[in-house]
Amino acid sequence: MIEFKNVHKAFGPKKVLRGFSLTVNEGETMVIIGYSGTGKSVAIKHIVGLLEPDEGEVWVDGLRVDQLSRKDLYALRGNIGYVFQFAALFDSMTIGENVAMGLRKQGELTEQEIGTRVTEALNLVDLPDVQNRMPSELSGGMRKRVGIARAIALRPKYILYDEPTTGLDPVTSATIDQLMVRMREQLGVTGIVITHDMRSAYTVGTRIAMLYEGQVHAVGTVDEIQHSKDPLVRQFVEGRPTIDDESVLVAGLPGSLPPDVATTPHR
Ligand SMILES: Nc1ncnc2c1ncn2[C@@H]1O[C@H](COP(=O)(O)OP(=O)(O)OP(=O)(O)O)[C@@H](O)[C@H]1O
Repeated sequence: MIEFKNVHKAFGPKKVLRGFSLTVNEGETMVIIGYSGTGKSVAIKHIVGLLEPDEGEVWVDGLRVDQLSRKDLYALRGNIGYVFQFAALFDSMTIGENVAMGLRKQGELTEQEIGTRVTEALNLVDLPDVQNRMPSELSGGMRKRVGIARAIALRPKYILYDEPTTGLDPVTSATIDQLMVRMREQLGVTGIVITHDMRSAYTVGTRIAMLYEGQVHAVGTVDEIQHSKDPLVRQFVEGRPTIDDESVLVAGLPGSLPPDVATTPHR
């Protein structure tokens, strides 16, 4: 179980998290949605100790992350796969070497065992034949799948996905969604997914949390969020602009007319 308790985090004067509390139960996939720059990535970085809270607590499996020794933090990270926003593969290494990297760092397996894990992980993401290829030879969608293979090669209990489908075409996105569902259903992995893609959120999420102004504004099952009457949630999930719709009709492009014209209702 992952728990954020009243977490505050600021960078200089910029207060990003302002009392962020959220519980992610074992076996579920929690999707975190919210406007760009609201602190979704900042929140999940606390889980692996890449950031420390200014105030509040982050717990993983009964361990308070910011109070762990370096050794215990590394052990905890071994249980958590992190799929970064931009696949982040090393261009000078083959795909096989990229996937093996975390396992080699752990230093617990023989080269033969690592080879088996790499093959297994690449099979799970439906990329059985790319081990000896270089990242530059793969499409964006394939690279994302390699990023996921690298995470699952460690057989983690948790996987954190930061915008796994951003920049992909709808069909490739759907493949990544299926993969995330498969991770939960077949491997029992607990997941946190940050996404802007509501279709993906509805497909992979068991619950959805909306982050707004540094706090969880709403959290619920997919059905509850989809049918929420909360105006902020509705606006976000429907992708409506923040300025009123009528002024968009008048102005064409927001901000292209003087404010007095742009806000004049068009009747
Ligand atoms: N290490 C850092 N130092 C300073 N500011 C940071 C740092 N990390 C994040 N921020 C700031 O914190 C805010 C939240 O960033 P974050 O990446 O968490 O947003 P996000 O909700 O994930 O956005 P997006 O959906 O665009 O990825 C941003 O204003 C960002 O510039």
